[in-house]
Formats: sequence, C-alpha cells, structure tokens
Amino acid sequence: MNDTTFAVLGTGGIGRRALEVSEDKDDLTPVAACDRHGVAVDHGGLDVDELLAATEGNIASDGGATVDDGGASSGVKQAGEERGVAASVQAEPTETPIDDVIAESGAIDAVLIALPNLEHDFIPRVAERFAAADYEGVLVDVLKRSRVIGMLDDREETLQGSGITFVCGAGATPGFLTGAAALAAQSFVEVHEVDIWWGVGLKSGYEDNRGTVREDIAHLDGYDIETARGMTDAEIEDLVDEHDGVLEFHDMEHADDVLLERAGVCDAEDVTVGGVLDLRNDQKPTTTTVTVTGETFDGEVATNTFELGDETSMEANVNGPALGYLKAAVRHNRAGDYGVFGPAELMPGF
Ligand SMILES: NC(=O)c1ccc[n+]([C@@H]2O[C@H](COP(=O)([O-])OP(=O)(O)OC[C@H]3O[C@@H](n4cnc5c(N)ncnc54)[C@H](O)[C@@H]3O)[C@@H](O)[C@H]2O)c1
Repeated sequence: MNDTTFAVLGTGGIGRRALEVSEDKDDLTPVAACDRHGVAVDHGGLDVDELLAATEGNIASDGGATVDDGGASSGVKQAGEERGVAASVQAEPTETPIDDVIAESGAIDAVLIALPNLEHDFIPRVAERFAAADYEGVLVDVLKRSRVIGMLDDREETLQGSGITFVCGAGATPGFLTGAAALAAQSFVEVHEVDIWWGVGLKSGYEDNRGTVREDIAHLDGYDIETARGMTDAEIEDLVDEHDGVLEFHDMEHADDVLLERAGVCDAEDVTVGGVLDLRNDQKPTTTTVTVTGETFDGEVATNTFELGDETSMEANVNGPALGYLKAAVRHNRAGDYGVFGPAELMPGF
C-alpha cells in the first residue's frame, strides 16, 4: 500500500495515543492534528514526539465546568493561549480547528475522528462539513452510541457523492469486538446471541480520559446523556469516589448491536454489551470477552469465544483497530468504494 497521510481530530486521551500508535504502523504519516483550541499541520509529517510532549498533562478538555485556573490546582494546563495542542511548536491557536483541517484535506488521505460525542449529531455534522468541501478520502470515527449510526446512514448519499469512505464505530467496542463477533459468527448459519463484556483499567483516571469517562457515566442507572453532560468535573470525580473508582455497566447502548445487524450477522436485540471500568488501576477489572452463540449448518449449537489478553490496554485496543480500519478504508476508497461502513462489514460476510 502506498504511503497514507492522515489527520486526527481531537488530541485527547484517544487522539494522542492514536498518533503514538501510528509511529509503529507501516505507511501511515500523521500530517495534521487539532483539538478545541489549536491546530498543527505539516504535510511532510508531524513530529509526534514533540506534539505528545507538549500535550502531556495538557489536554484541552471539554464538557462540564472545567475549572479555568490555568491548571494551578491540578498541575494540568487547560487554559490560556497555549492550552492543549497549541502548546506544540508545530501548532497555532485557532477558533476554527476543524475547518482548518478541512482546508488542508486535499492532501490528506484519511481522518481519524477522536472527538467527544455527547451531542449525538456532532460527528455526523463533522462528516457533512468534509463532504461540503468535496473531500475525497476516508473518515473513521470511534463513536459508541447505536443511534448515531442511523444519522450517518441518513447522510450516506452526500458522503458517496463526495467520494468519502466512512467507517463508523471503529474503536474497541464498537469496533474491534464487533469485528471479532462477525468473525466468530462464521461457524454458524444462525446466530442466537452475541455478548460483549469488557474490562478496562485506567489508572490515569478521569483527568486523562474525560470524553470516555463522561460518556460512559451516561450509561449508569439514573444517568443519561443530558445529566452526564451537565456534570461538573468535581461532580464526576465525586461519583467516581462513591464507587471506589470502579464503575460497572449493563445493557449499554453500544453500536455493536446495529453494526452487527447491518452486516446481517444477527438482530440488534440479540446483542448485549456491558463491562467494568476501573479508574484507580491499570490492571483490567475483568477479562474482555466476546461470546457468540449460534447453530451450525449441521444442527449443533455452540458458543465461540474471543478473549483479549489482560495486558492489552484500552488505548491499544481502540487505536490499533481504529488505524487498522483506517488502512482498510483507504484500500476501499482507492478502489472507488464510497459510503458508510461498519467494522463488521469489513470482515468476512455472513
Ligand atoms: N469505541 C471505543 O471503543 C471507544 C473507546 C474509548 C473512547 N471512545 C470515544 O472516543 C472519544 C474521545 O474520547 P477521549 O477520552 O479521547 O476524550 P477527551 O475529552 O480526552 O478528548 C477529546 C478531544 O476533542 C477535542 N475537541 C472537542 N471538541 C472539539 C471541537 N469542536 N473541535 C476540535 N476539537 C474538539 C478536545 O479539545 C480534546 O482534545 C469519545 O467520544 C469516546 O467515547 C471510544
């Protein structure tokens, strides 16, 4: 495959690690990165080490009421002109970070969208903006919620018209584990049930994973997107303390369900997703497994199980697959295959 240039929208917990993981991937050159307040572009290739060093403990976070004290209390700089990616010598402060990347997109093969998605139509609207600029290339997101997939489908014609290949829900779950379920289903002619159970240990806590943690809180009993969105950082820290740092989730609205249905593997209602998030330890609180139960052509009922090694971090399991799906999407895009694809559709067909 020829060299692929790519941009990262959102250099938070996920986006920063995507840049880091890309250094170990053949043929991927990061040429642009932005966050809420800054943008860095170098078509010859960004200096990832410098950018990561400049944003270490310095993520331009959002959601809730981030205390704007210049980081004095926490040692985390999130205010002032040089907050976030703008602190990098390669970056400029900007009020229009996404438009600035779109302006450069003629020379960008693929864009990884690592933005928060508490406003559900945010990522679909970002995709529309690329299409409006006649972008021809790949967009990949790591969104989680089922309902967003339909919003992208509604825009499929627009994306196709522009020459965009969009892979949605291409993180860990949905993403990696959805693809694993599609592969595990290949033994069967009928799938009865898919159960995804994940374990994530993030010692770096809420501070370094704000979008991820805030969006997950919306899945807890008694919370929804609106309440999670309205919480201050202090309220989130209190909630985490009340649970001794361990949050357990059941029946999550994760798009694995609609993405497996879309690929013809099973009905969305036959998919369940849950998991445990430990914000005090890097060790996983539970092993991540995907179990797929179904019936073979010759009448046997069985369960195929896919299990992740406990040593693999959330960042490894989101960003490795996200960049892997990005590379697959670039192959499709270069072959003239445009539109919206889920991770299971890039696996063997069912
Ligand atoms: N599918 C999966 O397995 C999976 C796993 C983890 C996280 N995620 C998702 O990844 C996303 C990012 O999570 P995170 O923990 O990195 O969040 P984060 O809060 O750490 O980072 C978000 C980044 O987006 C930037 N941003 C926000 N609004 C912006 C705007 N309008 N323009 C430009 N930049 C903007 C912020 O400045 C920040 O750099 C979340 O939606 C989360 O749910 C998915």
